[in-house]
Amino acid sequence: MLLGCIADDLTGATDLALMLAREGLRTVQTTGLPADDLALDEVDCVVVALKSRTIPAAEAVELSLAAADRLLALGAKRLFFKYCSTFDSTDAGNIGPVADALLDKLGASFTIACPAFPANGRTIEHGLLYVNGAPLAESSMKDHPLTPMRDSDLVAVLGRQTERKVGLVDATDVAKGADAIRAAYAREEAAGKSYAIVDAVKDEDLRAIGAASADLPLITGGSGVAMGLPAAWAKAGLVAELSTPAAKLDAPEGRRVILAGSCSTATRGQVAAAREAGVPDFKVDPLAIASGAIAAEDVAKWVISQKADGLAMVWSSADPEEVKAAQAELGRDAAGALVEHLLGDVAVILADSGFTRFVVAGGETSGAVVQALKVSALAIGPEIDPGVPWTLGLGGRSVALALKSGNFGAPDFFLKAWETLA
Ligand SMILES: Nc1ncnc2c1ncn2[C@@H]1O[C@H](COP(=O)(O)OP(=O)(O)OP(=O)(O)O)[C@@H](O)[C@H]1O
Ligand SMILES: O=C(O)[C@@H](O)C(=O)CO
Repeated sequence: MLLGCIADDLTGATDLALMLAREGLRTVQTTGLPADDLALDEVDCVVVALKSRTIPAAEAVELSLAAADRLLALGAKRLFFKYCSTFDSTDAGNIGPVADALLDKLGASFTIACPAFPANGRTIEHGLLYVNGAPLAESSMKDHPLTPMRDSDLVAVLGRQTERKVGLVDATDVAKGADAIRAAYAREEAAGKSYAIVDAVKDEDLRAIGAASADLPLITGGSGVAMGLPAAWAKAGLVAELSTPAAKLDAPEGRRVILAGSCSTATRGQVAAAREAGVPDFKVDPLAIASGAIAAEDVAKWVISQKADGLAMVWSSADPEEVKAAQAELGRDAAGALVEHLLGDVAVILADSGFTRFVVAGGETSGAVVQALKVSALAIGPEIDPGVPWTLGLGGRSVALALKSGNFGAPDFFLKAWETLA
C-alpha cells in the first residue's frame, strides 16, 4: 500500500476515494479504522473515513493519529488529510490541529493546504476560496448548520487554527508548472512557513500541484489536489500500473430510497426537483422528533408502504431560518443529532425490510447512516456526478450506497443516480 488517507467525514472520504480510483489507484474506503483482516494485497490506497469534522479538536486529533498509526503500520508511505473543499471548520479546529499533529507524527516540517475542486466550483485565487464564483464568506456556506464559514481568506482561517506559520503559493507560481511550484514550496519553507495555501482554478493547476507534491510525506486538502498524484507516483515507479474503474456498479437486488439530511442549497434544490418529479416524500423535522410526534418506525413504515418498484424520499433539509429556529429550541448539536439518529434508524429498518440501494445526502448524515448499517468498508464504483460515486458495502450488509456531499450533485441527482446501477 502506498497511500493512507484520513478524511474528516464520510462523503469527503468517498469523494477522495473516487478521485484516486478514477485516476488509477486501487482504492478501498473504510469507515473508522481498517479491520485487521482487510485484504490489502491488491490495494494501492486506503481511505479512512472519520466523523471528526465537527467534534472537539482534541478528539479529532486523537482519532486522526490513531488512523495515521494504523495506516503507517499497514505500510503507507504517504499520508493525505482530506477535509472539505469549503474548508469547513471552526476557529477552534479541526484542520490546523489535525494537520499539526500529522506533521509531527511524520517528522515533517512542511505541507500544503489546497481545498480547490474546480469541477465543483471551488477555486482558490490569492489564497481566497471561492464557491461557484462567490467568495466563501458570501456563499451559502455562511449559513451552514454546524460550521458557518464567514472568512474567505484561507491563510487567515488556517492561521487561527495553528501556532505555525501559514504561507501562500499563488497563481504566479502555479501557472509555471510543477518545477516552479516545488521551488515555491522550498521558498515558503525557508521563510519559516509550515503550511502553504496553494492557488488553483482549473484541473491543469491541480495536476501540476499533484506532480509537485508527490514527494511530500503529508498532503492536506480536498479531493481535487489528489488528481495529479497517481500519475506522478506511477512516473516515479511508486505504483506498478494505473487501473481503470468500472462504468457501472453491480448492485444487490432490492428496493431503493433517498435519505436527505443535508440543508445545503444543492441538496434543497435536489429535494425540490425530486418532489416536482412526483417522488413520494416524507419530511421530518427535529422539533417533531424531539416532541415524540414522529419516530423512526413511523417513517420507515411510510417508506415501506410506497410502491415497491418506485422511489421514495425522506428528507429534513430546511432553509437557514428553519434550521435556526430548531437550533434555538434544541441546541445546534442536539438538533443535528436527532435528525442523524432518526435517519440512521430508518435506514436499519429499511435494510431489514429488503431495501438494498440508498442515496444519502450530507456528510454527517451519511456517517450516521453507514454507522447504523454497520458497513465497515466500501468498494468505490462509478461516478454519478463529480465527487459522488456509487459504492458497495464490504463486510456486513450487502448494500449499494451513494453518499452525496451536501453541496455536490446536479439538480436531478436524486432522479438520475439510479441509472449508474447495472
Ligand atoms: N431541519 C433541520 N434542522 C436542524 N438541523 C438539521 C436539519 N436537518 C438536518 N440537520 C442537521 O444538519 C447537519 C447537516 O450536515 P450534513 O453533513 O449531513 O450535511 P452537509 O453539511 O450539507 O453536507 P457535507 O458535510 O457533505 O457538506 C446534520 O447534523 C443534520 O442532522
Ligand atoms: O470536499 C468536499 O466538498 C466534500 O468531499 C466534503 O468533504 C463534503 O463533506
